[in-house]
Amino acid sequence: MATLASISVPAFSCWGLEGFVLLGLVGLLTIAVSIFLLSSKSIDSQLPPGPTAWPIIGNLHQLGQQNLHLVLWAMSKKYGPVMRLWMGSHLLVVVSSAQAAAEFMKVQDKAWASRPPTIAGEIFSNNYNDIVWAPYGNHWRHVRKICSVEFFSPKRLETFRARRTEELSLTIKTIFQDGEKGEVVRLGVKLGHLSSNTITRILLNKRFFEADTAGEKDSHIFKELIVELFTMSAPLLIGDFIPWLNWVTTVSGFKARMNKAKTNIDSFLQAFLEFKKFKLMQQKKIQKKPQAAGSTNEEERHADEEEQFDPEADLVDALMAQRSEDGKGNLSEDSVKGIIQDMLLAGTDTNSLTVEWGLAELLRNPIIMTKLQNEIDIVIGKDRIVTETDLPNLPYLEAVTKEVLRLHPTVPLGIPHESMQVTTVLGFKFPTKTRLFANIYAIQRDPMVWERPLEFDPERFIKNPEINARGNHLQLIPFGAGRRMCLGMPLAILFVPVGLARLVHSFDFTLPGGEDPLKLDMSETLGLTIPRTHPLCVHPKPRLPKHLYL
Ligand code: HEM
Repeated sequence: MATLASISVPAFSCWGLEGFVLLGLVGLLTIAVSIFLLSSKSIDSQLPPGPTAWPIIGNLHQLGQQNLHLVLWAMSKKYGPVMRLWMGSHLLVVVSSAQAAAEFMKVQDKAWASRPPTIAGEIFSNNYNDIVWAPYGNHWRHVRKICSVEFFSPKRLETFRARRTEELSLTIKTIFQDGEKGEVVRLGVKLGHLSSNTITRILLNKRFFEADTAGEKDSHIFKELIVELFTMSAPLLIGDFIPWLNWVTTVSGFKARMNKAKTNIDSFLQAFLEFKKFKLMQQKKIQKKPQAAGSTNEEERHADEEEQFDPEADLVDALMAQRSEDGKGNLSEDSVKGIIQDMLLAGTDTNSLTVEWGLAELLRNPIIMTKLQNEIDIVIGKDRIVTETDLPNLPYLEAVTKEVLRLHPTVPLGIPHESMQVTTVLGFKFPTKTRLFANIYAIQRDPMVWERPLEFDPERFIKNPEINARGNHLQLIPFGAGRRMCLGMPLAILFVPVGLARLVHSFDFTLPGGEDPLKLDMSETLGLTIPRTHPLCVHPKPRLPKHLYL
């Protein structure tokens, strides 16, 4: 199966032929009006500079079929680190320097902490009942706090550590076994499965993406649902920018497909919640009326078996036990399902692609690879595996991880923010509902801040160990910064370094066909995140005693 990352999602794929034909017509019909509208838009001298906007479509035609972060980066070199664009009828500000990002995401963070409504967001978030798409407000604050405590607090992360280690060990084992057979290991696919399983083991206490669960019926269905969810929630739709062209999304059949994908995943998750509710009910019964020794009550025995089958709690259990934000009842099932979807969408490819890019960089930089392997060999030795608790003792690994996150931020434009009031930033005045993109990719490659910015050089973080990726230093914000910063960061900063460390401690890698690693293709393709154009394939050579793999 393809990894989720390999789903190709051009910036405006959903427009399709009909969208472009339509735009062409609109363009022709309105060309006369354009001069008038152009002047009316450009008179707003309080906005930052930006390319000339066309009527109706604004600058949409300039964004093309390339990766949006690259197009916007190129534009910012001409128009500056605070740039204005018109996305149809919506004003967008793009920030491309650390200094400007600090003003928007730190100093005036609260004013910019909402999300713009989108067609995909509305459909897939159960009407904004989730975290990622939810506008700033009570609901978002409430569910974000619940997840911070129940999912990402140090205590919870520790609770689920054994599951993470188990999943990673399983992946290392399958790499070892494939290697023993002399097979090429499709590492990108394996890491994608690892990341998905890590999340679903925490969310639902269930693994869906491993080879050994492929026979399970629901595993297969769930995989397909998730792939569809990724495909459908990615594209930018014309109706998101030109509201009166919303019907194009309907006529093209895309909206129907989105609704179908939503209904399917919703039914799957609902069935899961029903199962959980049944279990909870049974547990309550047992607590109320302890079973007498030797009882033959079928119902109680069944519940007992369920309890033994699934002894560990998961995030869904925790979510179902939470109160709603008004305290009047339980958290709604729509919210629980919305949160599960968020975690799957936001927390799978982001993690796995970062490890895949990291390993590719290490392969292209053998001196850095050797230095990292040496550090791990000295600190850990060769008679045990690396664990999360070793991380504080591996400073070079930390520097490598930061450098991977700098050069390969897998959410390169973050997730769009929206202003909730009129704001003045760096002397520019923005109306309410201005959209904001922080071009993380551009900021982290800014030559004004980073020496030799395109070079993979972890030493920069050995020299400046105080620079971290936790939103404190705006030149390094792979997880964003401020109130809407990535909620899953505490998990990602465990998953990425431990994943990298286990791989390079366990194996030396060569490339299929004797390909020279120095010439490894590092091109990026279009996606929800930034996948590699050519997912990484390797031949692994074990470095540790056999029993550590099995
Ligand atoms: C290397 C891995 C990851 C990267 C680079 C990353 C990056 C990001 C970025 C840039 C944002 C947008 C921040 C903003 O709007 O300013 C974000 C938001 C988010 N991320 Fe991550 N992320 C990663 C892993 C994860 C994981 C593992 C999870 C969960 C399991 C997760 C859950 C979320 C959620 C829920 C949000 C939305 C937060 C909100 O709107 O309040 N992320 N992430």
